[in-house]
Amino acid sequence: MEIRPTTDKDLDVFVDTLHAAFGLFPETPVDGGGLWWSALEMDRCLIAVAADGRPAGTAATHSFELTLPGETLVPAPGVTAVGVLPSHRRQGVLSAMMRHQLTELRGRGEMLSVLLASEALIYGRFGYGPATYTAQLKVPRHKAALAAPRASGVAEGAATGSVEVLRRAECGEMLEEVYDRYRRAQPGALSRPHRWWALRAGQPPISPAQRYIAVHRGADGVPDGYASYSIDSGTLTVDETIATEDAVFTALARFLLEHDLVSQVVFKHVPSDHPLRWQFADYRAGEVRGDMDWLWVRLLDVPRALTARGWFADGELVLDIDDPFLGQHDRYLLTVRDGKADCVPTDRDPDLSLDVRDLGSVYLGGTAPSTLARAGHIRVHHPGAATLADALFRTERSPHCLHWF
Ligand SMILES: CC(=O)SCCNC(=O)CCNC(=O)[C@H](O)C(C)(C)COP(=O)(O)OP(=O)(O)OC[C@H]1O[C@@H](n2cnc3c(N)ncnc32)[C@H](O)[C@@H]1OP(=O)(O)O
Repeated sequence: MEIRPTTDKDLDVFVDTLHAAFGLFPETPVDGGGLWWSALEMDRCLIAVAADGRPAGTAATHSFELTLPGETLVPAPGVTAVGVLPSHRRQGVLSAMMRHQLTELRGRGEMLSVLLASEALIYGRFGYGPATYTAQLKVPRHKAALAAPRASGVAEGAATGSVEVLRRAECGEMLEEVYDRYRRAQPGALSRPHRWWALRAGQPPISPAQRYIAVHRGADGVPDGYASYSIDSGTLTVDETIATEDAVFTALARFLLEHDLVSQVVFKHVPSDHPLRWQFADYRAGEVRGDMDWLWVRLLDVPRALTARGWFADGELVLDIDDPFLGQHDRYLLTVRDGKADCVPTDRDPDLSLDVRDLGSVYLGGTAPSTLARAGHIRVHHPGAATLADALFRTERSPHCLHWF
């Protein structure tokens, strides 16, 4: 099995092989919009070639930026378009592509990579762990009244803003600009490169699908949030609510929840601990459904990754980290002071022993180390180590990613 990089000339064979792996037929573009694969970067794609010279598998990465806790932005190759022909499965083709890809990414100096998994059983063995989660919030309109904030001095919603409804086609570059401001402050969020918007490659509201867009503007008239939605049979479905501040999210949610001729509103992508649930007068108004993993993280350079993110409590931890797929075993002393970490090799006795996939899961603060210790995946060497690890890895807000790729 040979794994080779692709060139621009390989787009058709790459797309055909990938679709055959999923048992699908490539669609044709509609309404001038690109299909999702038009955003592929052909110098970041791989084809696995079988002994008979025919393509057997595909894999690729997109060039994204990931927002870490502490609002640090780092390059994050987003692994995508992974597929192996049904005739060639379970013969190690994916394993060979993953080895090739991870070695190449590491050789290029990447500190981590990310992906969305089609099945949760596939990627743990390659060192990826689920790191952000997303859910749907279903709200029957008759229960949707919001309570006034109880803290004194907190204004109700974005008091001085306005909401206007546009059609997707009328939005120009506004969605791209607002999304970009939002993602820089949201841990776990990915950039959406300009080519995605320009090609209209992706899911709504990037894609050419028809949508209404509720645009929120601040008192100065500058857009600071939007919600992309459609209505069908009395259900208003929100693809995404992008807000640069909590009060803007509240104002958009209020607007959507007050829509006429709608019996329920489904917010498709929210963290399951989103404050909106606490804003309903009736705590049971928001029903969380489809709570699932979204972004999976794989650390490739542990010291660089740990020192890149921001930290919100001081302390010291010795982490003993096993990376069986890449054949590495390292022990590091992580020292956090005043929001910054130092991470150096050490011989000291470990506080925690863990697999690199579990480090990926706790890295963005979306999974508590104590949860993985209780599940039997992280070994805690003395009482108090899990509590300290929880305090160190915790972040002010849950990481969340809603970009699909
Ligand atoms: C980021 C993304 O693009 S997600 C999209 C992933 N692609 C798909 O879901 C498309 C449909 N599926 C496929 O194309 C293939 O089945 C793949 C890519 C998931 C797996 O490819 P394969 O070449 O069969 O994997 P490979 O032979 O290297 O398997 C490696 C190991 O993973 C296991 N494995 C692979 N796929 C799965 C799975 N879907 N569920 C459970 N175990 C799996 C294998 O059993 C094997 O285990 P072993 O080492 O203990 O024997």
